[in-house]
Amino acid sequence: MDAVNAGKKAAAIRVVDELVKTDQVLGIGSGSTIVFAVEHIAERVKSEGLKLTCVPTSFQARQLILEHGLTLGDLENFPKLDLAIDGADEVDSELNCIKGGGGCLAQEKVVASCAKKFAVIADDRKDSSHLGQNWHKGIPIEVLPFAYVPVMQKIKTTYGGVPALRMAQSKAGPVVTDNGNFLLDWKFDAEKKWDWNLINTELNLIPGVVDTGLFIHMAFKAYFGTSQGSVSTRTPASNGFH
Ligand SMILES: O=C[C@H](O)[C@H](O)[C@H](O)COP(=O)(O)O
Repeated sequence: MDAVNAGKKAAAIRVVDELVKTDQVLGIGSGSTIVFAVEHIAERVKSEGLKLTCVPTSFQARQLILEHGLTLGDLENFPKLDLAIDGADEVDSELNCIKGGGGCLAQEKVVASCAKKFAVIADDRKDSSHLGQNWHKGIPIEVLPFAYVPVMQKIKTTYGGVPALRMAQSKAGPVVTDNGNFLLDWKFDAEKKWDWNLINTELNLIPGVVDTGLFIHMAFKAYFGTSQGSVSTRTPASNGFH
């Protein structure tokens, strides 16, 4: 296993051991880090007989839950979750996150908002003092397909930077999300001090925006794994490592 995956795995194992308990309804995030968490959840279900219901945040998460023989739930039957676990592309000192690098964000945010606790897991490359320090691909923004040009223009006029339509790698044309929408990646000036709570609210008010990859004041704890397998955790209140 390479160094980055070792960090992801260490963070995933730690969060599952620390926070997952029997009889919980769990939100399962998307991306590469969550794969290690689902593997470990499945191991604990087998070895300890934990009774869990797992609510997915994407097509990928749904497949993961099914492949590992876990119990699949949805928000219609389980609108309140005990815990949601998800990866992130970047986490700042207050645990504000950029998400959506893998094309999933809107369902992730809804599921996280329904959980009593939202925990973030990542390798330690994602740990930043401010957003944009280590993540240079911009803020993902999900938009209705027919509105992508006016939304890009409004973002550029209001905030500057470069918004771009995300193009697919193994398909001609744009990335299409699990919700049938397009994604913009807004590269912003990372030197500037941004009020991300305000920016997130304003972006969400642009007609045609479905949601943004800014997860502001949502996470209660972040777990960062290193290539050596150690894990540091951080809460917004503590603002320091344990
Ligand atoms: O779109 C994808 C999700 O927001 C992921 O949780 C995020 O991109 C982090 O992914 P990974 O665990 O692969 O770094």
